[in-house]
Amino acid sequence: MIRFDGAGKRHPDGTIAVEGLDLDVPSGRITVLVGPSGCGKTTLLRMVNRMVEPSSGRVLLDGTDVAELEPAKLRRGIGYVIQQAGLFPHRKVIDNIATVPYLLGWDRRKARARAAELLELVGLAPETGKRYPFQLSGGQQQRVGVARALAADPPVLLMDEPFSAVDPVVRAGLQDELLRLQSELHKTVLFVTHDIEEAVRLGDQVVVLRAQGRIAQLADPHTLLTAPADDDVAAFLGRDRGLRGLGLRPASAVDARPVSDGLRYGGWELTLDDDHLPIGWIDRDAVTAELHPASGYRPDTDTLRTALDAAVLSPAGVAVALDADGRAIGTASREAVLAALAVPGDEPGSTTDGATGGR
Ligand SMILES: Nc1ncnc2c1ncn2[C@@H]1O[C@H](COP(=O)(O)OP(=O)(O)OP(=O)(O)O)[C@@H](O)[C@H]1O
Repeated sequence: MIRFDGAGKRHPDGTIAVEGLDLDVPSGRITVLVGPSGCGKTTLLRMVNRMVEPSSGRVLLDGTDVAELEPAKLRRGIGYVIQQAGLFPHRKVIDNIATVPYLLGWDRRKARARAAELLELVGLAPETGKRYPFQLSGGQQQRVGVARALAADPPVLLMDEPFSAVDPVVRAGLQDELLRLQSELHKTVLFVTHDIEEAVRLGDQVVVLRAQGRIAQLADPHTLLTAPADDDVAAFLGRDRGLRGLGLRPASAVDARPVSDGLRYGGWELTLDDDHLPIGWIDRDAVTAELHPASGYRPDTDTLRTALDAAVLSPAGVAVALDADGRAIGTASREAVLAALAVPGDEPGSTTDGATGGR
C-alpha cells in the first residue's frame, strides 16, 4: 500500500503545489487521481518514486518512508509510464522494454526473453521488437511504455496521463488493455489523468482533487457519479454523469422478474420455446400473431447500459435476462433497470473505505 501522510510540496518560489495530503492507495487496485490542470496530480505521483521530495509529511510504501530508500533502487521497483511513452529513440523496442532488467544486471538473453514476453502481453507482434520507437504509432509506443514499466514485475505502477496523446479510439483500446492486464497482474496502480471519463472507466477508486492537492471526493466510480460530494464535483463530472453510471454498474443489480412469475407486460407477451430460448414478443391485441424480436442481456457479464439498451429496443419496453446458454431466466422493464442505478443507503458525499480525507 502507498500512504500519503500529510504529504505536502512547497516550491522554493513559494508555490504550494500540494498543501498536505492524507491518502491511502490500496494494494492490487487502480487508484486514479483526477482534477484540473495544476492541482498537483503529477507532484503527488512523483513523490512516490522520489522524483519530487515532499517538503512536509511523508510517503510510505508498505510502511517504509520512501525518503529512507535509495532513489535508484526505489525506482527499479516502481514502474513509471508517462505521456508520449518517453522511449529511448536510439534503442530498439525490445531493448527499451529490457531497460530495467539490464539495469538489474540480468544477462542479455534473459532480459530480451522477458521483453519478448511483455511485447506479447501488451498485444504487440514479436517483430515490433526489432523496430525503433519512431517506426511505431502513438498507441503502439504507449504499449511499449507499459511493457517497459512492467519489465521487472514491479508491484507498483505509476502512470502519468499515459494515454492522453493518442486519439479517442486508440485510447479506449489502451484502457481496455490496462484493465485486462490488471485483472491478471493485480498491480498497485496510481494513475493520473485530467479526463473524468478515463478516471471512472479505470479506477477502483477515484480521487477528485482541487487546487493544492486537496481531496474534493474519494469514492468508487459509481458512487462518484451518483452521489457527487458537492456542486463543484458534480460540475466536474459533467451533465451526463447519470447515464455514464449505467456503463459501470453490473446488470446483476437489476431486480429482474423471474420467468415463473409470468411473461406478460400489458398487451405484450414473451414467448419461449421448450428450452426457454426466447422466440419473440407477441402483441396479444394484434390480429396476426406477428413476432417482434426479444432483446436480452446477461446479468452476470453485462452492465446496466446493455440491459437498458435491450429494454429500449424491445417493443414491450422489457429486456430478457439470459443465462450463458441464451435461455430466459427473467424479464426486466426499463423502470426496473433504471431503479438499479440508485444506490440504496448511499448518502450524497459518502466516501469509500480507505479515504482519510483532505486537509
Ligand atoms: N518546480 C516548480 N516550481 C514552482 N512551481 C511548480 C514547480 N513544479 C510544479 N509547480 C506548480 O505546482 C502546481 C502543481 O503542479 P502539477 O504538475 O503537480 O499539477 P498537475 O495537476 O499535474 O497539472 P497538469 O494536469 O497540468 O499536468 C502547479 O501550480 C505548478 O505550476
